[in-house]
Amino acid sequence: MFIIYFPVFSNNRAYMSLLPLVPSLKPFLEDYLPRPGSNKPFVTLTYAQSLDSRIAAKPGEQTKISHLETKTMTHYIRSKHDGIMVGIGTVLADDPKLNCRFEADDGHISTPRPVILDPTGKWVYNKSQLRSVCDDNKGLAPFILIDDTVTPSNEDIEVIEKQGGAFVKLPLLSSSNRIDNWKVILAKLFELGIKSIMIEGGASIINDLLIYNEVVDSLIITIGPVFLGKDGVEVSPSKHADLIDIKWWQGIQDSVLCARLT
Ligand SMILES: NC(=O)C1=CN([C@@H]2O[C@H](COP(=O)(O)OP(=O)(O)OC[C@H]3O[C@@H](n4cnc5c(N)ncnc54)[C@H](O)[C@@H]3O)[C@@H](O)[C@H]2O)C=CC1
Ligand SMILES: Nc1nc(O)c(N)c(N[C@@H]2O[C@H](COP(=O)(O)O)[C@@H](O)[C@H]2O)n1
Repeated sequence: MFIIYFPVFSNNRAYMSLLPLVPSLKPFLEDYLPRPGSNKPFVTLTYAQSLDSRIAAKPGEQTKISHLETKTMTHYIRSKHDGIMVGIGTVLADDPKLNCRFEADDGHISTPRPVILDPTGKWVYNKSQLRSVCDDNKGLAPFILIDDTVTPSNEDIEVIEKQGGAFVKLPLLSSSNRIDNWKVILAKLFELGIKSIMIEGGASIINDLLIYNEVVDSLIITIGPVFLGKDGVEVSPSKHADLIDIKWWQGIQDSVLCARLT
């Protein structure tokens, strides 16, 4: 069978349509998706890794690990969250779109708010793909979390505020331990109306959160059948982490693990 993908061009940027969601994924994921009723955002930690626990082939390099059917799953998961977070290392490596391209049965697309953790203010938003995505009305403008001491450029402040995003100042560089920042970050996001957040990475954030079970409510890992080798960006927490409520799904190429941290 041949499947043809129709790119939709807007301002010379392509938005590829996704494969349909494999029906068995909805019931498989159901218990691991956000539930209302807490006083902190529901946190889903989700990423794609190789068999040797790498999430990119080299530092600073974007690497496709997910098959197209698990890519659709990722967009389905995005549609179930108010926010989607990545660290500045990921933004600089991937220049991501961080929108949702999954259409619900009624044609509605529910797009999460991108949240970028950039304590030292390294990102030049104006030149990013995300800025173009927002200009094209294909996604929401980001909340960029910066340290209290950082002053963004006037150009970036102007564009972001016009698009409906914001720079959010927090005491991120004064704590002695990065893990301590998570409570501050999540409390602020909750106050900003983000009741559920999907954290996609990168490695430094994943490695911290895998041993921080108070923060993470669900873990959804796509495993692609590839070895990315020793030069790859490794996911491996600094200490032993046990999982409970474990479920596996197997697709054409990838396997998906859903679990919770103990
Ligand atoms: N395969 C996948 O699913 C994914 C792969 N990636 C890959 O991961 C790589 C990037 O990973 P990393 O370099 O580790 O960068 P990262 O995206 O984890 O960002 C790290 C930076 O975020 C900030 N940060 C992290 N935790 C913080 C905290 N608690 N408080 C304050 N600031 C904090 C710091 O500035 C830190 O240097 C890229 O190659 C990217 O392609 C990223 C996301 C998903
Ligand atoms: N699910 C998944 N599979 C892969 O193979 C990946 N490389 C990633 N990376 C994450 O997706 C972001 C790119 O998203 P856009 O398509 O540009 O919206 C990237 O920044 C990583 O967080 N994810």
